[in-house]
Amino acid sequence: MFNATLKRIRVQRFRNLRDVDVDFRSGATWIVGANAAGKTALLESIYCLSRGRSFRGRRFGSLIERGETSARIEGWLEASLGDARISWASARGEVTRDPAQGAETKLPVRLICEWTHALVEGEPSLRRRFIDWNLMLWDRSAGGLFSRFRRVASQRNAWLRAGARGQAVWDEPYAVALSEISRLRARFFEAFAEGFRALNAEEDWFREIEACWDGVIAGQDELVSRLAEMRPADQERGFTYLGISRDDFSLRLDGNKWVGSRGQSKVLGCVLQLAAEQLVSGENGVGALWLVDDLDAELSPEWSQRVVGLLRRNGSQVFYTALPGKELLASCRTADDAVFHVEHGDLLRATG
Ligand SMILES: Nc1ncnc2c1ncn2[C@@H]1O[C@H](COP(=O)(O)OP(=O)(O)OP(=O)(O)O)[C@@H](O)[C@H]1O
Repeated sequence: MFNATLKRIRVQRFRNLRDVDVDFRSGATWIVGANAAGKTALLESIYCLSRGRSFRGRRFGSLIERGETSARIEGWLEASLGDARISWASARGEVTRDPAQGAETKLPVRLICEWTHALVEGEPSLRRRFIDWNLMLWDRSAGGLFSRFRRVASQRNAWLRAGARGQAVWDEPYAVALSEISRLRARFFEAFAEGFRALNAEEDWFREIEACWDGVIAGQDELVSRLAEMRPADQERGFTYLGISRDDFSLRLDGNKWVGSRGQSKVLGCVLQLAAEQLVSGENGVGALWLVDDLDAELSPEWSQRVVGLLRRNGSQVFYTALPGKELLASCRTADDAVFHVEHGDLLRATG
């Protein structure tokens, strides 16, 4: 398996990072700085480079440095098919990426942050997004299937809004795509849950907790007749109610939904990410780069150490943020790790 590596990044006019140009190496890198120094902004820039968008919502304001009109990020990678350069730029509300597609597969990134616990205790839509994102890396045909579903859905919805006259020609392709997506998700989840079980058993943290699929798999014929039944109501609302947003999964203990503390949910969220990574990278041969923001925010030093230990075992490139003088750095950093200090948006490699 090949671990994607970001060898160099140049970040310009992105949040408080005016002009950062640094070389990185594989393994662990610690980004250390006081509050508001720009640690998360650096992680965010790496995430943008891969995914094209930030992991922080709109309430965090513009990614472009205040007073400026454009931002740019360039990354030089060691990718599975050789060295590559990818870039992201934002100007006048437009985002451009080079290559236009494929950055996410050249440099897949995984994030552990203050919202990781929400993967366990948050809305179903978060878990669906997690499953679908991993599914698309696991099975390259999945992207095409989702596009086909969206195309057919918009055609069926347009037909509903136009009065649903004539033959219901979209019902069958809609049912076929919907059923294929549910099946593919369930198939992915089966392999994923197996990996999750193995990881939990090995670590002995939450040995008894199981990941269970709460999705609905309906056959095409059944879906076609349900679409016909629901057609008058669909016509009234102007869209098809039966969609791909019904699937979910839950963590169960002795058959009941597991409810834990915020810290336990965060650790389990990390284990879910690790299980997905093992499955996906085992299939496509590319290991992700990890961004770990503020790991110890809800975790005791022991639990932080265990998460860091699991990430080290993967051999991936990992960027951790840490406040100076906190236990996380003292207890988890090793002599081989690289350390950068961030101050007012400037990055400096620590010596020694
Ligand atoms: N568009 C922007 N232009 C300029 N500065 C910005 C912009 N957006 C955010 N900032 C500022 O960038 C600074 C760095 O924020 P960041 O979240 O990266 O800090 P941090 O080092 O992760 O801090 P903490 O340890 O408190 O989480 C903050 O002062 C923030 O107000």
